[in-house]
Amino acid sequence: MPTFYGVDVESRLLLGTARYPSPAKLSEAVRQSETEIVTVSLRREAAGGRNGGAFFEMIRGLGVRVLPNTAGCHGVSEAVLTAKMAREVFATNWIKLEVIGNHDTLQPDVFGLVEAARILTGEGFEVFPYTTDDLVVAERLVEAGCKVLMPWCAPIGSAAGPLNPSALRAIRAHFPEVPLIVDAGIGRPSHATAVMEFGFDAVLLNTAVAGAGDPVAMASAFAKAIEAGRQAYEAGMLEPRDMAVPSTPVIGKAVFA
Ligand SMILES: CC(=O)[C@@H](O)[C@H](O)COP(=O)(O)O
Repeated sequence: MPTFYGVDVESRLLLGTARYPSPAKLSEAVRQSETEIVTVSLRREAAGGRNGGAFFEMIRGLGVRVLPNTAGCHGVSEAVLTAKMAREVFATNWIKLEVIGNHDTLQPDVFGLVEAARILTGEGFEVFPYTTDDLVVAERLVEAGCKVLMPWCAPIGSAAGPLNPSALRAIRAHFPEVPLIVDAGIGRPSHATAVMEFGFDAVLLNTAVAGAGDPVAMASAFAKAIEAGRQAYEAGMLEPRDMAVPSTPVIGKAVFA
């Protein structure tokens, strides 16, 4: 059972709430996924004259824990301000911290991320930083007070799956005690299974479910895939070998005259 900032959860799937075809599909996808944590963008939902209030009310009604996020923030002060708004709207110290550094790749500005993480942890926030798979940046984030890390496996919305498995495995090996959530870039249930087999504690995804032909069925497929990956990790998998190993015993060979 993973623990994030002292909160135990059963489900290892965290779900985004953007881009669903309808609020009804979103609610049903959340239910089918059995997730206990959803992430909500303060900026996206309150921007452009949209009625953020009604959306936030609907999210509160889902009966799951909310992890507000700073998606769409491109600078430290904007991210910090958005985090403070989120704390008021959702009455939580949790914040998924995004400081975007590039419009095309939506990759994190890791320098700004570390700075914003330091400011926010200093103000009592419990920060879930959306970061790259860079080990040194991960170390800096832990030094800045982050007790959970969220490395990407590919750019947001790309559905590309784990692009750099060895970097993800290295982060896992380097931080055995830090809860690690793969965030962004998962496209298929098999991608989620793969990163869970690396030993990650959980997966956060949005586009692969919201953009699926049937988001509700896909939410359920992801829940099963994540559980299977974790079960396999805990069961102890074989390492791949170059040479064959007979899978049937050779004792008592048949003798052909
Ligand atoms: C919803 C959210 O927080 C996204 O910014 C997140 O990073 C998920 O990425 P995908 O949409 O690629 O799953």
